[in-house]
Amino acid sequence: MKDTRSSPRRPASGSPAASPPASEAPGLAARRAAAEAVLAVLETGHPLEETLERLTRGLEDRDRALARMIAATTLRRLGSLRALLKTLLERGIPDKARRVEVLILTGAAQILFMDVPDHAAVGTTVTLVGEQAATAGFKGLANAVLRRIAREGGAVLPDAADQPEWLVEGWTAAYGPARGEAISRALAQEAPLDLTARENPAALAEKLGGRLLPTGSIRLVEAGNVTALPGFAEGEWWVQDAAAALPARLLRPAAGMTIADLCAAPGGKTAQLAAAGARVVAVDRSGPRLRRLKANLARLNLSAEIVEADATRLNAGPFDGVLIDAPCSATGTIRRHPEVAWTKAPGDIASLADLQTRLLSHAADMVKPGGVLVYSTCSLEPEEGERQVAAFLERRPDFVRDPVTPGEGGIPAEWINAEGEVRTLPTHLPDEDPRFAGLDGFFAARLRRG
Ligand SMILES: C[S@@+](CC[C@H](N)C(=O)[O-])C[C@H]1O[C@@H](n2cnc3c(N)ncnc32)[C@H](O)[C@@H]1O
Repeated sequence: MKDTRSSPRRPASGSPAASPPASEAPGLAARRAAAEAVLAVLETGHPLEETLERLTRGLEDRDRALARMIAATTLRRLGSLRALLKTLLERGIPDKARRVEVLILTGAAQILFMDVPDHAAVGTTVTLVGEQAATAGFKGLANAVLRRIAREGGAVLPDAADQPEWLVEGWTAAYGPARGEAISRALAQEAPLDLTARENPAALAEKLGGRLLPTGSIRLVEAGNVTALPGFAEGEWWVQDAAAALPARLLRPAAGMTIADLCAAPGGKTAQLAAAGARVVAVDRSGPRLRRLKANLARLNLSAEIVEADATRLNAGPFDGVLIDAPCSATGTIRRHPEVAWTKAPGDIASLADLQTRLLSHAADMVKPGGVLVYSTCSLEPEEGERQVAAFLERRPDFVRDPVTPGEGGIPAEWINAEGEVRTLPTHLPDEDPRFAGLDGFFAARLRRG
């Protein structure tokens, strides 16, 4: 029942993690950082990676990895861990002791889902509960709860979803009860590492000992430090989920085409378009994210014209192709970013859908007659995908769908809906070995201007 994957971090307002005192128990600083990261993510809504980066500064690589694993596992399984605490603690934990609750959750995550000795998980958690005067009074409680979890193992886990109810209900409504539940379960698994090759994916798969997927992505598991993998420094590949690699391919990029990538940073899709020989105008409104795009393209020895602008106001084109990889709730990426499930609220979907509508309406005018518009999101929510495109086609009769056909670019029929749009789910690409299974949830539609 132990799940050997994960990630972590801490509060926006907190101070940076200090190096642990020499006398501290091994792994204590990592566990402290993990709990602080979970607490911070839940309180501030900031991304886990960023929070962890700050909270694990000064720790050794091994401790950073442990902190990441504990925090990510806790967030990935938060629904069932919270349900478990509820069954074990009739009176709950007072609000003023949120830190205690999070520490117990991180301890439980280690016991139930990680390859950590139970005594280490219990001992370090109790030490962390005891180290602040405000929480020290809960040491006995933490000890009793975690010992019981260690004694009873996975059998204590209630049958509860790992994501908030409103999200699971939405997936059930959109995809049916059985699939909605399967999506929820699949999202609680850690994702494999997928790469896109600058050229010759088959050769790269062989070089890295990875699996070549039908769509041309290369899948690895337990890759460790990605920057140490062969070909990273030489710019032979970049990290990109197999589903995220599909939208750019729908444009059929080739030399001689000019394509605008309107929400481009950090540049995964820009790199695909440029590697295919297209002239690319990469637009994003975020300067810092464009700096990452620039660095990524430099490593890959690829080029694009970079424009910092709000794509809802930009005057440019017309282009042979326009890609809108729109900002979205990112619920399709919960396997990789487990905090997304807990930092988004229903109102976020409505406001993102409004921005997506404006992006689509404005971008449409940048497409040449006869040119192609690809709209994509890494969201499982139909409001950000299917419904967005249906409403756009109502407003713009000069556009029609250019349906994706099964087999195109290796895309199986199961990933294409009745309208010829790509709809991938975390339940797709099943595998006997769960470490190789799944895809990010993505939506992509190809539209042609008449
Ligand atoms: C889903 S991410 C894009 C990922 C990117 N296409 C890739 O493959 O690496 C969405 C991007 O849209 C950008 N964005 C959000 N609103 C925008 C706007 N109004 N104009 C331009 N870019 C915007 C964000 O800064 C973010 O970088």
